[in-house]
Amino acid sequence: MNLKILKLENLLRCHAVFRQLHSLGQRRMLAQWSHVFSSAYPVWTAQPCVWPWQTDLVIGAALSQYRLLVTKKEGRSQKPPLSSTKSKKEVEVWIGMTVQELARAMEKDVDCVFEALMNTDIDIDSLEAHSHLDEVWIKEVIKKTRMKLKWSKLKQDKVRENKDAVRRPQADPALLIPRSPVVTIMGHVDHGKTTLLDKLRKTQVAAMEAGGITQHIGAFLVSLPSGERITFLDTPGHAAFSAMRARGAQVTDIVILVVAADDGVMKQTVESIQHARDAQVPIVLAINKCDKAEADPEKVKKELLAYDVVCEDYGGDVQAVHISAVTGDNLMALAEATIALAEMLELKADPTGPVEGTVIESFTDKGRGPVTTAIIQRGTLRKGSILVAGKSWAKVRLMFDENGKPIQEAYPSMPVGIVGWRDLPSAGDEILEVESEPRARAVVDWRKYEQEQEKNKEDLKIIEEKRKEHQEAHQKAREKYGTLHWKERSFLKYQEKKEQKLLKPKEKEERDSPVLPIIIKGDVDGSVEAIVNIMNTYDASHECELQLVHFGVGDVSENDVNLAETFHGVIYGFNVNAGNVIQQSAAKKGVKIRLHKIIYRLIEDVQEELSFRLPCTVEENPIGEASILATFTVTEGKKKVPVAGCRVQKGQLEKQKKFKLIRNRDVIWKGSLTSLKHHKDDISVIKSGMDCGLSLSEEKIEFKVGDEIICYEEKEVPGKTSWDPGF
Ligand SMILES: Nc1nc2c(ncn2[C@@H]2O[C@H](COP(=O)(O)OP(=O)(O)OP(=O)(O)O)[C@@H](O)[C@H]2O)c(=O)[nH]1
Repeated sequence: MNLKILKLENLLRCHAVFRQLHSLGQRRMLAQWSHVFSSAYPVWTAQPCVWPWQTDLVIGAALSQYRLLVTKKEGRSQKPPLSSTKSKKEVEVWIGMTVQELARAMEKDVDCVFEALMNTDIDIDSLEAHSHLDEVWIKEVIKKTRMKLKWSKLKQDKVRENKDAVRRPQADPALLIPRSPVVTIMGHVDHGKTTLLDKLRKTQVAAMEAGGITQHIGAFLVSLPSGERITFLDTPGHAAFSAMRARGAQVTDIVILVVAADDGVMKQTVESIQHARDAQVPIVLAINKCDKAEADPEKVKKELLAYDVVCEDYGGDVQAVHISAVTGDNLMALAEATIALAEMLELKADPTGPVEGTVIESFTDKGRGPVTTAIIQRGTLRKGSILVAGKSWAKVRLMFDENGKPIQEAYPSMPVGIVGWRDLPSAGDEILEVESEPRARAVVDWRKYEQEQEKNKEDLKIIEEKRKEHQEAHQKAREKYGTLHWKERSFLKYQEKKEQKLLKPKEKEERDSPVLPIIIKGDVDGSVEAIVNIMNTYDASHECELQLVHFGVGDVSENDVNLAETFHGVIYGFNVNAGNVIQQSAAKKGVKIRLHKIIYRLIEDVQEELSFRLPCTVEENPIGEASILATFTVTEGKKKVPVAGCRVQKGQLEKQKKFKLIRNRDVIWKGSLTSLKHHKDDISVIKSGMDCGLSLSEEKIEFKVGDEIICYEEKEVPGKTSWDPGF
């Protein structure tokens, strides 16, 4: 693509320069040209202007001829050294810059770049002012011109302040008070986890209020007659346990491993042991289904030895309790064993200060909106607290326990239902209390921003890879000159250039070729750079010229809209906004603003706009085919009209449609019919398998037996750009 961006004040000078260049075709003028474009980047002021395309053609042609002359001259050694600069000038460069951009950055003319690349491995003849240079060649040019290289990103990305909320440092031991254990029940499928949980929960409900309706909130508390309490996570199975851990949420203090006494150790028993071990969570063994006649608890204990789960009877420290989840036998003993282990673990928490916790479950309630169940791990949760979790925040409107009863406070280890979330956080998300709503919003904004940045990085990586692939393919396509001697290559290139030149500027202008002027705005320079780089792969100027009128960082401005209006262009924004006033102004001026959050969608949009600007192509849609079986002439007044006797082989012939005559696979005529008859009757349609006589609007055509007549209609097909940005 030709980037043709100039300052307005340079316009007149440039025109004058090119007029002279055109007429004189002298190299001296190229130096003036380069002087005009002397800034490292396309500098943009309020009134930029796009060069008419002809200038490139003229420069290209002049350069090509000049380079041809230079390469043909053997006496190049008499030339002065490439650069006479003694103090090393610093040149800001970037990967993929063009010859022209490099020359501008060096404040030299493009020939200086070409000369520096003479006698290197680069195919100098295929290089143009707008050709992109690989890193190695940029370095080569800078080295040969004895300048100093400085890599640049367009500009440095703005560093956004980290507004995240994090857990507090460890609490002062003086503040810690004992807390109840949080327990997960794990084990093999069908060994009785759900039955055990149900029984434990029911025991609790029965103990609290007969007939109370338990609410599934992912966790519940069981109080023992001794006053001790246990929090059970109500999500049996290690999937939930692993999912929590994968999110870094270590909520469980103890695992109750359920093994059916009649079945013994099975695959998921072993997996459960492994999960508990990975999380460094101690186990209490619940040997279930002991009410069954075939129950063999001792066998279970022995089998577990193989997995380093050594019960107390075997000299280890794992407590084993023989239970029946169905009858409820020994469940209290299981609870007591759990409490005993918890005491050994000395579980403590700090109930003061801002709350910290973990989301156990979250769901949307029709009346109450997003609801989460959480286990509080630090601090005391109260109504009105402001919480953040994942990319959501809440002002706690209501708290309730597993029986659906509203509660006023939730302490460490307590499961609690929380209402008041703006969005639905996910299970495993860390809950943190913050001081105010604005702070919560800032945290959530930051997290969303961070996630977007991550996504953009990923996108950019993919795009960069694709761009590389595309460039390699492009390079390969150009290797057609690879095997030729450089002189032959020069000659071929010269021939090609000559052919291009045959199309004079005026003729080209008259062709009224479509143009798409664009303005690109992005949130950070990195993304603008990536988009501009992709635009630089544009290689379909023969269909529609793509003009980058302006690019920059920031929201779409009135200036952008004015530019777009002046150039009849489209504004593309990446991760930026266009305020209401701007949108209205754009609508008034008929300017399209296209905002995107994914780079490849933006590029697809540019492709669509390019396609939209291409003229429609006309496709032929065949309706019927007939073969000519006989030819004769009929006399109409004084005229003799040739008539073809045909048989319709496929579809049908419709008199009002278009026709073509095929002989030996060549189309020898296209037009319409003057008559279509079946026997002596004029008809408008004749179907497959039937015979007819027809005459053409062109009477000079002579039919031959064996010719084919095709009846077709023309269909307009929207144009499609051939530009493939590589992804
Ligand atoms: N006899 C007897 N049957 C039990 C006992 N515990 C559970 N069962 C039965 O075993 C079967 C499986 O019990 P669940 O509680 O669904 O087992 P689970 O481990 O939760 O199974 P999954 O949810 O599929 O992993 C059911 O038919 C229960 O009634 C028990 O102590 N004694």
